[in-house]
Amino acid sequence: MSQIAVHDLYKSYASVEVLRGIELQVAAGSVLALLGPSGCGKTTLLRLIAGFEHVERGRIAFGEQVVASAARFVPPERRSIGYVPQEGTLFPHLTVEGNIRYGLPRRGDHRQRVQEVLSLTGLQGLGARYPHELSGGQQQRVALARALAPGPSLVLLDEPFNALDLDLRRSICEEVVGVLRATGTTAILVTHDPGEAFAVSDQLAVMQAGQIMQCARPEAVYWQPADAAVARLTGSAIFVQGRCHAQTVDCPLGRLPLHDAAVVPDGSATVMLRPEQLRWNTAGQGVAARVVQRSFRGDHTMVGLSVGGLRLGLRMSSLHAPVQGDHGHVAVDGACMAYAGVQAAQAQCVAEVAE
Ligand SMILES: Nc1ncnc2c1ncn2[C@@H]1O[C@H](COP(=O)(O)OP(=O)(O)OP(=O)(O)O)[C@@H](O)[C@H]1O
Repeated sequence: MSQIAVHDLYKSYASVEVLRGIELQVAAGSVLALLGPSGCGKTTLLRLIAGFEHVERGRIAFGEQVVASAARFVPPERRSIGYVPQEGTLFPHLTVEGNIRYGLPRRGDHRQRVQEVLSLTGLQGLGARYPHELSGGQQQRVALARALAPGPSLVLLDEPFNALDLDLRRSICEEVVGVLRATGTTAILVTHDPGEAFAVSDQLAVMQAGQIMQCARPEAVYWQPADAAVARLTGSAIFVQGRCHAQTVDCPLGRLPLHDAAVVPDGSATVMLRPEQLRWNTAGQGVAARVVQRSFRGDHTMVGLSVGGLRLGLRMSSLHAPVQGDHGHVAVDGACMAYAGVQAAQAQCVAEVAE
């Protein structure tokens, strides 16, 4: 049974619809990542689940219990939720222990519980420090420890690692999710970093303009995005025009097989490939190509190819990248996605590879 079930959820601010018919299921003990561009409604959805905002239409249930609907509202303190907000929310005048104790009931001796969550979050020995005496990553771990201290059944993390640089952010995020998994806590992580979302989630929900565009396993979202917008939001993508026939597509890169998930009628279609599916070779595999541009970037080289009337940019190992003027072939590995017709957003971009 899903621990969290969100059904047909709507929310407006000053008559502007911010959430529009959200459907979401989160299994008990699993981690769901909520990925989407700024302003698409991610925080609003978390705040409704936490009970910081009222639902306008639809409902949110925890197990069998409806906690929010137009007619019902269970206050946040009775939802057993830990909330880890964006950075900068520790009390600066309280020590680490003081911050953690803040999330626990006033009465009782919580020393043992505080030590438990300190050790769970790798903060042993730092309990007497003040927030300004900690690194950014340690501060975020304190925020997690504070959220975990009361033993919540659900933890909501709202882009808690934003202030950290990319490498640290990803490693702290993996550590934090490791702690959540070790305690069997269900979690929803808001992020706008696809890499972070892929690395830590069981299910990935992609949001845009107040709607969930797709919710599935990370690999499924990456390789079989529901539409071109989801493909772009989840990584680099190449779009070319083609014609579909019997689960194959003819396009400037050859006749390619389609994923089973590509439910598209025969006829004109927009084809989506991930750049790593393209393989430059001099063994004659695939379609003929010529190197028209080369840009050395240190750990990789961007190679501009002219292939079948298209210009494609490929990221290649600097050790093996061909040089300008070289002739070779481009083969496509694996199946691709296709979407019916020429999608407006793709009309003027015949092919592109974002870095
Ligand atoms: N209290 C509010 N009053 C009015 N408008 C709001 C309020 N809270 C959010 N909004 C608007 O709702 C939309 C969604 O905001 P939200 O914070 O949920 O987006 P988000 O996806 O979390 O963005 P970000 O990634 O930038 O944090 C935005 O257009 C925002 O301006």
